[in-house]
Parts: sequence; C-alpha cells; structure tokens
Amino acid sequence: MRADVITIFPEYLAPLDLSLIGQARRRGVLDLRVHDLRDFTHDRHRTVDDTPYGGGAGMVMKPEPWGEALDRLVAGQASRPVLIVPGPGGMPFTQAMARELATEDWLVFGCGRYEGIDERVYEHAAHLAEVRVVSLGDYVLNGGEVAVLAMVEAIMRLVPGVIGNAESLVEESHEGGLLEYPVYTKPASWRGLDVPDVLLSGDHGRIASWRHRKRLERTAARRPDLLHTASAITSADLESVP
Ligand SMILES: Nc1nc2cc(Br)ccc2s1
Repeated sequence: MRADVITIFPEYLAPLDLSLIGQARRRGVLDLRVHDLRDFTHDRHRTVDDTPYGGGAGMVMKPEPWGEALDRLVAGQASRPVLIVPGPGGMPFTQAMARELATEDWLVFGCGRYEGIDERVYEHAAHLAEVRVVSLGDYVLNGGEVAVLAMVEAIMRLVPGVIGNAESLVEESHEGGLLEYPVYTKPASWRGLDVPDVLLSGDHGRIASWRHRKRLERTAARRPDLLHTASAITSADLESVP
C-alpha cells in the first residue's frame, strides 16, 4: 500500500514513524510519504491561503499549491488513487470504510486548514482521483492532520503484514458490528475484584459464548444504534437484550 499525505504541518504526522505503522514503513510493507504543501508554492512567503471571496472571517486555502501538488503526485501516473480529505461535513469514517480503504493500492490524504480548501480543488481532483470527504465525527478541529493520523492508523493496521497477529483484529470493536468484550489479565484478584470464573475455566466454548454475550450487552448499553445492522448477531440475540 502506498499512501501520501499533503499538509502544511508535516511534523504533525511524525507519530506515523512510531510503533507498528513505523515498523511497517521500515519493513517496506507501507510506502507512506508526507509532503509539505508549501513546497508547491513559488512566492517568497510560501503562501497557501488567502481571503474568502464573498467575505467572511478566516482564510481559504488557495487552489494553486494543491493543484501543483496533485499534478506532481498523481497526474500522469498509471494508477488512480483515492483522495481522502477529512472535513466535518464529510461522510462518516467507519470501521467498514477503513476495511474497504485497506484494500486500495494507493491513498492520498489532503489536510485542510483555515476555513477549508478552495472548492475548485475538489472539482479538479475528481479528474485525477476518486475524491472522498470524510468526517471522524460531528466536531470541528483546526485542521485535517489529527483526523489523518487517526484514519491512517485505523486503515493501515488492517493491511496484511502490518500487524503480526491478524487474529487480534477479529473480535475488536465494530468487527461484526458489535463492540469488543471486556478483557482481563493477571492477577486473578485485584483490590477485591476478581476475574470472571468462566475465563479461568479453560472451557473455550463457554468462554466464547460469554464473550459474545458481553459484546451484545455492551453494544446494547453503549451503542444500541449498531444492534440492528450488526452481522455478528442472531434474531435470538436481539430479543435477549433490553
Ligand atoms: N472534524 C474535522 N474538522 C476539521 C477542520 C479542518 Br480546517 C479540516 C479538517 C477537519 S476534520
């Protein structure tokens, strides 16, 4: 998988040099490149923004640097990437979208700042890439970099070879549409709180049933909205929760 990130704050993406993502980059499993949008400007001040047409507060990101960045990275290439631009007005980013994007060969992430990117950049980019505006939630950040960090981690951890034990991906939150079950480790008793006996029983069938039940109960309590679309539950499961 190749991924490019275009930003005016490349240092914001430094955490992608760490841990599993960083190791996967060094092992060549991920080809992750970060680009400074200001490298695609030509004025002395390396200007990337200007005042909005129509008035209003704040600044808008100029189209020219984005156009040159996309020309340099994407135009003329044999393959066509998915261009993901985080924005509060985007489609919801979900585990299902992360799974789907993890199968793509090439992702380009565009980090907006200020009041946003000139709309013509999205229109122009549609000739070069599949453009998706994606939201992490109904709140506003100061820029797309934090959202890209989260999306890159969510997507890249699903790319084969990035996480050593793919088994650990199977029953985590949102797999099968349910939240994860509670986990415990040693000691068996801690400050008067004991690990549930079933987990010490060695009965893998009972343990699996207990864990499924806990996923169901936790989802019903915290995210009832997920229940009716979860693929991992039966109609009997649905009737068994309040
Ligand atoms: N929730 C989000 N807020 C923002 C703000 C800007 Br400016 C750019 C991207 C995003 S994603």
